[in-house]
Amino acid sequence: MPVSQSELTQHFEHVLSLSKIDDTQSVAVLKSHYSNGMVVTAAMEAAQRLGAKAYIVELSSFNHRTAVGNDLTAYVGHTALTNHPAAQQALMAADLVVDTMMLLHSPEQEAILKSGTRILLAVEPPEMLARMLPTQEDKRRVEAAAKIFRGASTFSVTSKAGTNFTASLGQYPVVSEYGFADEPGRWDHWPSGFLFSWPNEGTAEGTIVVDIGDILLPFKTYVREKPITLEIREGFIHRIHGGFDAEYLREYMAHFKDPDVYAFSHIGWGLQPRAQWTALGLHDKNDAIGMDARAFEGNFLFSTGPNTEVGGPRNTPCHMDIPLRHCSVFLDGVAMVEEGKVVAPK
Ligand SMILES: O=c1ccc(O)c[nH]1
Ligand SMILES: [Fe+2]
Repeated sequence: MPVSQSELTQHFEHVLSLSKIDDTQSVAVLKSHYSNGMVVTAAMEAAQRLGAKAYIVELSSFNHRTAVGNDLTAYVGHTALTNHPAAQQALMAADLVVDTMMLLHSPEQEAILKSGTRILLAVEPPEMLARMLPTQEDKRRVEAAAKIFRGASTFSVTSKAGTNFTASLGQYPVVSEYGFADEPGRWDHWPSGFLFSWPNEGTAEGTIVVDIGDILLPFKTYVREKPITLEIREGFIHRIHGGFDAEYLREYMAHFKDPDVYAFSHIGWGLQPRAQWTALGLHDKNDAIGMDARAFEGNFLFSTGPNTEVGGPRNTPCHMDIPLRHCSVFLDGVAMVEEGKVVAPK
């Protein structure tokens, strides 16, 4: 269902005011030729309506020959901002950057955040932005869960399909995503509504079964034929087996010829009630990066590859986000999610 420019601008005004934009602030809209023009216009108009000093930083696009497909999360870390100090300065000068081109998982994003500049990623289409408009209640729920997560030392996941996974926590921070960037140096993503951390190096262990109906991003496919079984030891995936989907995943990851692609990236769970597991099946592959799948309430989301987002050593470009249904997620043995239903915190 198409969203009009004026409705989208109103939504941006809501999200930028949640992000504490007012007449004391400057807003840089980062774009490239593939950015959604309606989103860029809405961000600029809304920032000015709130009295902020708004400007656009346009970068040429960046394509690496190893990248396969168009999804913005498939090949991460190296962007048009890499080795571009002048543009980075222009962005660090702003109080808030609205990123419509995807800097996520890049060292440059970390440098901009460290300067105190806030970043709000917004690359989904207008109807997804509208459907998952963030609220202060989203922030309360996600932060309440993050508080428990920050105090936990073990993360474990089980499922009837056969998942039995554990990891130690504490080496890396917990990242919450609630859809607006309201604190100095904060990165957030609209739409979102989930939280995650990274396993301590070398501690991810066990088996993960990607069952029928679970989702593979950036492929934007639902596993349909046979479950995929991942065998994990000392923080890395050592075996991927099952049917066609397993073969496809093996082939795709092998293409990068980089052992770090088998490492674990972020692990966490979804808390967005307005995100739908079904949404991905109703969009073409290039419509969106698929935030419904990452954020739907009660998912267990794990990912592979980079940990640059938290200053880790792995800058591998291959990033898989794999949200599972019907899992139970425990922190220090206390259930946060039971078979796909969020049970804590209240
Ligand atoms: O919001 C996001 C999107 C992609 C990702 O890998 C993490 N968080
Ligand atoms: Fe991810």
